[in-house]
Amino acid sequence: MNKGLQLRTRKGDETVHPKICVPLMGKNREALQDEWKQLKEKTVDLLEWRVDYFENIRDVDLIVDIATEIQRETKRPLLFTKRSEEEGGQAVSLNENEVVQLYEAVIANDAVHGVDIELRQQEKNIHHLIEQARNQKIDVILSYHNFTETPSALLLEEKISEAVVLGADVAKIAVMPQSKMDVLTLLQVTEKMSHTMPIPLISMAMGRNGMISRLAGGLFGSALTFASGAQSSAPGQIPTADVEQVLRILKRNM
Ligand SMILES: O=C1C[C@@](O)(C(=O)O)C[C@@H](O)[C@@H]1O
Repeated sequence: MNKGLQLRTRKGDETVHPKICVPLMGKNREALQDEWKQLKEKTVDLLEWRVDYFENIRDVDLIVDIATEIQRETKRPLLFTKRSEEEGGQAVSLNENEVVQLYEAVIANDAVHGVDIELRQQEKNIHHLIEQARNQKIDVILSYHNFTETPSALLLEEKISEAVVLGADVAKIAVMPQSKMDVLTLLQVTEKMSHTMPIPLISMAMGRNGMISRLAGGLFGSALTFASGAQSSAPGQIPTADVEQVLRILKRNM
């Protein structure tokens, strides 16, 4: 029944009309329900459950149940993410094996459409989860986030290539620009890599400097942009209605 995140790979030089993804960050079922119910009328293509904000992160059955509910009630593809503290997530008490077990459970129960796995995870765990996800036709995003700086274009290209080689369905990079030039580095890498990659690429520069990448990233080949709903999960996220308006203007005039 699962059909993944439904993101498109860029074909040659074409303009990408990015999808909009809104993070859900409630700490319990009620808070999450409040969040997704507010989004029902809005133009939101996907939802991301940032489960590192959830207070019962050790309760695997409850998490599977809530993810199933979000999918069923919102009728939108659901991306499941346990972001690590090192890459901008909340401090939670799970070790890497327990995170793998949590991912295995949501995958096995077909409770989500996609999972975000950080490239920093052990390679054997990445391979294992990709295999599980593939059996269920669930997409795997392999991701890299840098909340302090923007590494060189070369390093960013290496991260994207690593995701492709490991077998990701989607590659994602998020960086913190210290200057406008850093934003251009991110966009340049996006433009270069998205032309030739066999899978979709998601990229963004965070913070105030990076805002333009969240609005215009599609022109450079980014397949998805994260916009804030009830809460924002990263610096520089713009409310979903504003993002939708800008994307509509760009699409109408392309
Ligand atoms: O990876 C990302 C991108 C993000 O960090 C952003 O900058 O919008 C927001 C996160 O929730 C998501 O998991």
